[in-house]
Amino acid sequence: MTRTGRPEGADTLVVFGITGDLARKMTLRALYRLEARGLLDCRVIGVAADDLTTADFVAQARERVAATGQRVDDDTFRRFAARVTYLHGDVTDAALYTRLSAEIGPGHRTLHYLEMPPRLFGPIVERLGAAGLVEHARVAVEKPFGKDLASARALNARLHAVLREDQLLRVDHFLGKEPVIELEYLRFANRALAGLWDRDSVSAVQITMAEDFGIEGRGSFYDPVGALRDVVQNHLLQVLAAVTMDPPADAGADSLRDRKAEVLKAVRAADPRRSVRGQYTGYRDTPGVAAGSDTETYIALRLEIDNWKWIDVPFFLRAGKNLPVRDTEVRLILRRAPRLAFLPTPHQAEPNQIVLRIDPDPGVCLQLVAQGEQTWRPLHLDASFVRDLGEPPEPYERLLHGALTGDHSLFTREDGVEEAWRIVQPLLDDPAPLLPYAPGTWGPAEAADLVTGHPPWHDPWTAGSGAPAG
Ligand SMILES: NC(=O)C1=CN([C@@H]2O[C@H](COP(=O)(O)OP(=O)(O)OC[C@H]3O[C@@H](n4cnc5c(N)ncnc54)[C@H](OP(=O)(O)O)[C@@H]3O)[C@@H](O)[C@H]2O)C=CC1
Ligand SMILES: O=C1O[C@H](COP(=O)(O)O)[C@@H](O)[C@H](O)[C@H]1O
Repeated sequence: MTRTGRPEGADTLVVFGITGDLARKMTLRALYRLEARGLLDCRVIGVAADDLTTADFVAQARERVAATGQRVDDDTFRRFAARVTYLHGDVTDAALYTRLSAEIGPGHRTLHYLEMPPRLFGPIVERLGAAGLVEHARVAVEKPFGKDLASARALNARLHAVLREDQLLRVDHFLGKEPVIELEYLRFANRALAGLWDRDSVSAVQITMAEDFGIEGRGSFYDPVGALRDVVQNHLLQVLAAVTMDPPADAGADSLRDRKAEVLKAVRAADPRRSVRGQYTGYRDTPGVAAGSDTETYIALRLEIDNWKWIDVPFFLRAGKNLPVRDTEVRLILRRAPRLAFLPTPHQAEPNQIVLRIDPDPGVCLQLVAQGEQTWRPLHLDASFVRDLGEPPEPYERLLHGALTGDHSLFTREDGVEEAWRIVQPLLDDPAPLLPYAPGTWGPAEAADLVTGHPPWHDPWTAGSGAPAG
């Protein structure tokens, strides 16, 4: 589950924001699952504003774990509950840290996990520092890390005034997803893929993150953010880095992050004229969304990488809410075979494609062509990771375990985050016009123009079928 060369594991986990939405949906379930697998080896101190006793909180936690659909075993939950203490208070109040310090006690290795409103990341870290709670500690901060390049730099500077980079873990849950981690192994351990993975064989790359639901219930979070900040600057650029980086020199987390930062540095800043922004009709009626909101719920963009391996290969990224399916995939479109006189039809076959599906049902598919009845027929060689490799840990299980054990390879580094903001900054400064699209469609029709001269957007490879949807 982890790479080598890690520092000592934490013996105390402090979760700031343990009564919040993320904890309700992900953190408590992940901690329970780690307990069930014998991988939780620390005390858990939950901090939040709600005035609850530890017993109240434990009862609430059990209900919340069960509400995620997780079967709760009595013995496992009892073991988990025995680790937990709940501390209520205001995180902007220094007195809370005095109580926290007494609760932790001297000589412990602590992981402080901040799943809090991001405006509180700086103040909490400063108060932890002032209370002497960062020595021998690591701090994990949830997304978003800034809202643009300037604010990300300012946040890095503020956190670094208290913490060294090796104490800081920036969460991007896509780095906890098995297929994203698997990319490194698939690409570099398989000659069959490694030999095709560059501009000589690849003509274009499409990265799609399609979601078949809107932002119901999250309007006030989403409206100041939009699709570009919500999933492109972080998740999709991390995926792009994993798809295009050179092989890390060794198993150390910094070697991996060096390679990712290196390739992100080579990505040209995005050109607003090569982007399409959309908003699904009905978005503005969502509670929490500003009247007349100009926030995009869909974005498509073209990126270019200025290095020997990828020059002239366009990378087309698109992400949207209320699209026809939920599917996140990377599609490498290979160069065409030449026309050959003996082939069945005079027109050319569809180029070969390598598809890595991230969600749902992660897997990899190689799309070839065959001939049948004197015409071209697509042929899919597909593998499901779950079917062939077994059920992996869930992303938050992996991330929490990685944070506790100090596995930095699962977290983003300062340079990678700032490069990602640099790449998208022109789209924030000078956004493309906002175009409407109907829910259940593939976004504004204008997104098709973005890929002119290259293979059109491909409908995703649908779960279980082995065949593309469209
Ligand atoms: N929700 C989600 O699906 C996801 C969230 N995230 C990130 O996780 C972080 C938390 O988000 P989310 O859980 O949705 O937020 P919520 O608003 O649901 O929860 C915030 C938590 O912070 C506590 N809190 C807020 N202010 C104070 C304060 N002054 N003193 C003490 N406690 C305080 C709240 O306590 P109380 O409830 O007791 O008031 C609550 O436990 C954010 O960075 C978000 O971007 C990331 C991915 C997904
Ligand atoms: O960070 C976020 O990710 C989710 C999608 O994550 P997934 O693991 O369910 O694919 C996205 O829906 C959300 O808007 C965004 O904030």
